[in-house]
Amino acid sequence: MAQYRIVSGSVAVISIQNPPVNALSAAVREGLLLSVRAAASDPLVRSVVISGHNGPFCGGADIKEFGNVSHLESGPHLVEIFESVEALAKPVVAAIEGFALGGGLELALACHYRFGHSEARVGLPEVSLGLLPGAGGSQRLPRLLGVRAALDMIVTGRHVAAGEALKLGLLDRLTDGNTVDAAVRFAQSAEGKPLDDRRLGNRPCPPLENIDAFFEEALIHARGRARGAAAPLACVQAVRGAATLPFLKGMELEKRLMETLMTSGQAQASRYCFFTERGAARWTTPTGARWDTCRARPISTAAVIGLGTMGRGITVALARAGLSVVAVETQEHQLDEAQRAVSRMLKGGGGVSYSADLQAAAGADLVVEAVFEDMAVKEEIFKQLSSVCKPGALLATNTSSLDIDRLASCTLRPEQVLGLHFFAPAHVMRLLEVVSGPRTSPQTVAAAMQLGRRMGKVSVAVGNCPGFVGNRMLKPYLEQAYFLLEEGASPELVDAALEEFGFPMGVFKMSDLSGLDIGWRVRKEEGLTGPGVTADQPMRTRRGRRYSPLGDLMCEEGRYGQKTGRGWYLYDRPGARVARSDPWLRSFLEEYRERHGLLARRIDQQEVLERCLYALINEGFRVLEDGVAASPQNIDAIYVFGYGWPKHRGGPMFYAAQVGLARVLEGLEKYHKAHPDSPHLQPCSLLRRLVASGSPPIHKWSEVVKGHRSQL
Ligand SMILES: CCCCCCCCCCCCCC(=O)CC(=O)SCCNC(=O)CCNC(=O)[C@H](O)C(C)(C)COP(=O)(O)OP(=O)(O)OC[C@H]1O[C@@H](n2cnc3c(N)ncnc32)[C@H](O)[C@@H]1OP(=O)(O)O
Ligand SMILES: NC(=O)C1=CN([C@@H]2O[C@H](COP(=O)(O)OP(=O)(O)OC[C@H]3O[C@@H](n4cnc5c(N)ncnc54)[C@H](O)[C@@H]3O)[C@@H](O)[C@H]2O)C=CC1
Repeated sequence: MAQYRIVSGSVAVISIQNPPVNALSAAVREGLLLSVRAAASDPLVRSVVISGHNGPFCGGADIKEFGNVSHLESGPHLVEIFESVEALAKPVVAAIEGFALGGGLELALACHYRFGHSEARVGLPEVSLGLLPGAGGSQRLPRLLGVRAALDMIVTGRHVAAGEALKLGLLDRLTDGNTVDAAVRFAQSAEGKPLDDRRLGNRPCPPLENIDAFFEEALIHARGRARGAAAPLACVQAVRGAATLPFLKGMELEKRLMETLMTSGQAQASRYCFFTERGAARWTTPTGARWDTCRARPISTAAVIGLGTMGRGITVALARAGLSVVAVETQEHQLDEAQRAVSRMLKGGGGVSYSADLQAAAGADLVVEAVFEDMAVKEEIFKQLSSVCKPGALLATNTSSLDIDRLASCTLRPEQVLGLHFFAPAHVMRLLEVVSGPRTSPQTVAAAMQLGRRMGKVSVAVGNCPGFVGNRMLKPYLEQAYFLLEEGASPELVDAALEEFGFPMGVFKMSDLSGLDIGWRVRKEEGLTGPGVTADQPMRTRRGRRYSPLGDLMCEEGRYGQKTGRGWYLYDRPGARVARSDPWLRSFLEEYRERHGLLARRIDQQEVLERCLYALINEGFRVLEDGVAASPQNIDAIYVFGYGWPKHRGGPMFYAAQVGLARVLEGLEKYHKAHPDSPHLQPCSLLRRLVASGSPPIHKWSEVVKGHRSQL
C-alpha cells in the first residue's frame, strides 16, 4: 500500500495509500520499506518524494493495530523504516498536504526536507492517546526546533498550522499549488548536494541554559496539568533524553518509555475514547432508523430564543458553524448585553441579527429555545413557535431537566421537536446530547446530528428521561457526596479524592461554579424541598428514601457558590474563582450532624471514590437497561466530553470494566448494606446479569442488554 513511480526521469515518488487518513498499517509499512529500498538501489533515481495518496500525507500509526501486539509486531517497525529514509544517500522530500500527524510527522522528520501545503497542519498528538512519539519523533523534533518549541508540541499534542510550522522551522517551504509537483521540482534541485547536515539524527540538540532546572520545572508543570495521566510526564522525560543524550541513546530511552505506555491501561482507555468519539456519529433510534439509512435535511438558518448564559453560547456556536442566526430576547437590557457579548465572542457581527419578537423566528430552519428552566414558560413558547415557524422547521429545547415529550405535545409537529442539550459554555464544550422522544422523526435526529458535527461537537443521540443521560447519572454521584458530608467528610476531602482521580474539579467546587441555586430550584419543582415539605416527614427523608437537605440549607443561607462569593467554599468576592476553605462551613456541618444525631467518622479517599463513582456507574447501567443510551460507549463519550471524566480513564462504563464488574458489584452491595435507605447504591439488574454471564468485554454488553425494553 505504497505506490512507487518515477517522474521527471530521476525522482522516485512514493505515495502512501491507505484511506481515509493514510495510516501506517503493517501493509503500508511493508510497502514503504520496499519502496525506499527500491529507490536506494535504482541508479536512475537521484532523489525521492514521499507523499500521501489522494490528499492527506499521513494520520500516523494505525491506531487500530495498537490493541494487538501481534499486529504491532507484524511488518517492519516504523523506527527501522525511518532510519532507512534518513540514511538514504539521495535527498528525500516530504510533500505534506492535509495533515502529517504522529507517525506521519515522524516520517517527515526522517526526510531531509519538508514541503507543506499552506493549508496543511502537522503535530505529534500521541500524548492524547496515552503515548509519546515513539518512532523517533521525541528525539528528532527537539533537534530541529530546539527543546522549548518541541516540548510544547509533544506535551500538548497540538496541531500546528502550516504558517506557524514554517516559522518554527518545522517546514522548509510552503506552496499554495500542487505540493507534490513543487516537491519534485525541489528534489531535483537538491540532487547531488550533501545531506549530512539534513539528517536530524546526526545533529545535536540546540543548547539550552540551566537544562536541569528547565526540565524540573517542565515536569512540575506537566504533572500539574496531567491530572494523573502518565503520558505527558513520559514525553518530558523523552525530550530531556533528546537534550542530554546522544541520538541512539535517546532512541533507546524513547523505546523503553513507549513500551511502558503502550501496554498501560491509560493508553487503552485513551484509545477507546478516540474511537468512542467517532463512533457516536453512528446513531440509532428505537424505530430502527440509523445514521446510514436516514438523510438529513440541511439547516442553514437558526433562531435562538432567550439570550442568557446558554443562549449566547449557542448563538456563537451556530454562527461559527456558518449558519445565519436570529437571536431573540424579550428583556431589553439582556438583549443589549447579549448583543455585545456575542459580537465580542465572534469578533464582529458574524451573521447574527437580534430581535425582541418571537415572530423573527418565522423563517428559521431550526429554533433552539434557551429560556428559564420553567415548564410553563417553555410550553407557552413552544405553542407560539408551532404556529409562527415555517412548516418543516425543527423546534429544539436546551432544557437540562424538563420533559421533551410534554413540550412536543404543545405543538402541531411533535415529530420535529427534540432536545439539543448544550453544555456551558455552549460555544466551547464539545458535548451535545441530541434528545429524541418517541414521536421525534429519524430525519429530525439526522439533521441535529449533522448540525452537531458542523459545530465541531461530539453529538450523542439519547432518549428522553429526567436528566437525559449525563445529568441523570450525575444525580446519584452528587447525592453520595452530600451523604459523605453528613457522615463526616469535608468538601475538601471529597474534592481532593475526585481531583486526584482526574476530574478537573471536585463535585463541590463544580457545584459552586455552576450555582447551588440551580439544583435548589429543580428540587423545589420536584416537591423535594420548599415551604411545608418537611411538615409531615423527617428532615432527612423524602418519599421513604434518605435525603440530604444540606444543599437546600446552604441556599437558604444565600450561599449559591461563586456568584455570591460563598458556597461550599469561600471566595474573595462574588464572581471570584479561587476557592478557600471556610471555617463557617466546618461549624455548620458540625452543628448539622449534632442536630441530627450523626456521628462523624473517618472517611478515606477510597470510600469517596467508590461511593460517588459506583453510584454514578450503577445509574449508567440503568440507563443502558432502559435503552436511553444506545451503548456504553455513548455514555462514556457523554462523560468524557461533557463532564470532565479523565480521558485516560476512558469514561465511567469503561472504568467499571477496567476495575472489574464483579468488584463494582461487590462494592455496591457492601455500601447498600450499610446504607439500605439509599436506593442508588442498590446494584441494578443489568450489572448483576453481566457479572453472572462472566463479565464480558464492554463491546459485548449489548448482547446482555438485548431483550430489555429499549427506547433506542
Ligand atoms: C509488547 C508491546 C510492545 C509495544 C511496542 C511499542 C512500540 C510500538 C511502536 C509504534 C510506534 C508508533 C509511533 C507513533 O508515533 C504512534 C502514532 O502515530 S499514534 C497516531 C497518531 N495520530 C493521531 O493521533 C491522529 C488521529 N487522527 C485524527 O486526529 C483525525 O482522524 C484526523 C485529523 C487525522 C482526520 O480527522 P477527520 O477528517 O475528522 O476524520 P476522522 O477523525 O473522523 O477519522 C476518519 C476515520 O479514520 C480513522 N482514523 C483516523 N486516524 C487514524 C489512525 N491514525 N489510525 C487508524 N484509524 C484512524 C478514524 O477512526 C475514522 O474511522 P471510524 O471508522 O469513523 O472510527
Ligand atoms: N446554565 C447552564 O449551565 C445550563 C443551562 N441549561 C438550560 O438552558 C436554559 C437556559 O438557561 P440559562 O441560559 O442558564 O438561563 P438564563 O436565566 O441565563 O437565561 C434565560 C434567558 O431567557 C430569557 N427569556 C425568558 N423568557 C423569554 C421569552 N419568552 N422569550 C425570549 N427570551 C426569554 C430571559 O430574559 C433570559 O435572558 C434552561 O432551560 C437551562 O436549564 C442547559 C445546560 C446548561
